[in-house]
Amino acid sequence: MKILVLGASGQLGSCLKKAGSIRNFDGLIFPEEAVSNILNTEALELLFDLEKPNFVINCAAYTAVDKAEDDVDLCRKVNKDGPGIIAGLCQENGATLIHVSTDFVFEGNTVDLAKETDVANPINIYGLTKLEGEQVVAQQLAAHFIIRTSWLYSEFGNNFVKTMLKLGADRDELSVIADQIGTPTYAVDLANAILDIIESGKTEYGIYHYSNEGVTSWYDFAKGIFDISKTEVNVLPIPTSAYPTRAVRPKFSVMDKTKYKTTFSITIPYWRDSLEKCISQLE
Ligand SMILES: NC(=O)C1=CN([C@@H]2O[C@H](COP(=O)(O)OP(=O)(O)OC[C@H]3O[C@@H](n4cnc5c(N)ncnc54)[C@H](OP(=O)(O)O)[C@@H]3O)[C@@H](O)[C@H]2O)C=CC1
Ligand SMILES: Cc1cn([C@H]2C[C@H](O)[C@@H](COP(=O)(O)OP(=O)(O)O[C@H]3O[C@@H](C)C(=O)[C@@H](O)[C@H]3O)O2)c(=O)[nH]c1=O
Repeated sequence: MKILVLGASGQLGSCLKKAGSIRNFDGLIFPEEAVSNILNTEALELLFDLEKPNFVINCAAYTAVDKAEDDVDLCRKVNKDGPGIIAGLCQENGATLIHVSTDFVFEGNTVDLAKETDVANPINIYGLTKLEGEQVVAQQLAAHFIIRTSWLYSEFGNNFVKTMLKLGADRDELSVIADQIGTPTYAVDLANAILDIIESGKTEYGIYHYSNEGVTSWYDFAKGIFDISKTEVNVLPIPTSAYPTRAVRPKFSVMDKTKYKTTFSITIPYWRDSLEKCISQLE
């Protein structure tokens, strides 16, 4: 079994390396960036010819949500055109694609848990281009798993947990949005969930939602981070209107994970338990 990981140097790619090595998972391939630009068709063709993967995990993405609003062309290339190229090569080479997407495909204006079958209606460029990427993958390749996840963090790369710990080390007080609700996901848990899909051998292709268990706000998440790391910071809950950002974010983007849990018979860790694990890795 050969599993080619694209976007290997990012947060999720790093977590796949970690999870794969802890589990002694056979066949994972993490190519150098120079030979795995997902916008370079010839380079990817060479990589597919060389490695002949059975599975491809696409972790490559344009993830700077605010910057995307002013960098639409590049964001769309990476989040839509790149996945299209990868899906086409998987189709030609008989590989299954595991493509990662986001809760930000949802508008988030209701408090119902979002199901895989719900209509997506993104409200920012990042979410829109990620949805376009999902659609291109589904159109070109039957053998695909699209995993929508949310609020990823880990000991690797840039994320909300590391930002809070950095800010908390310098400041006595921080204001954090309390009226955007979602679920954090430890990227190591997601990496394991992806490996579990591969290991299961199941072929019920399509979209799956995966985050940690539970529901929280960015404010409560920040409180949890400081509580667990025993950092003394006064966290003030603020409304979205008090923290203007270039991109609009969904108010409520909690996803229903029933399909993942029943298809793969796997239990998912509660967000705070996983946060403790991550913070223990950072200390
Ligand atoms: N981070 C989050 O909170 C969430 C992420 N997701 C999704 O999860 C997936 C993984 O995200 P995460 O690991 O956090 O993101 P990162 O931004 O940490 O990693 C993305 C990686 O993609 C690479 N990349 C960008 N453009 C290209 C390209 N043309 N060719 C090859 N690689 C490229 C980046 O390289 P470089 O840094 O050099 O540009 C980076 O290493 C993405 O699909 C994202 O949309 C979903 C929900 C939440
Ligand atoms: C730093 C900071 C952020 N915030 C708010 C802004 C925002 O609403 C929220 C999170 O901010 P961030 O910029 O870290 O996170 P953001 O980039 O919005 O996170 C999103 O990234 C993409 C890639 C996804 O796919 C989403 O699931 C989600 O994880 O916290 C505060 O309220 N106070 C602060 O001091």
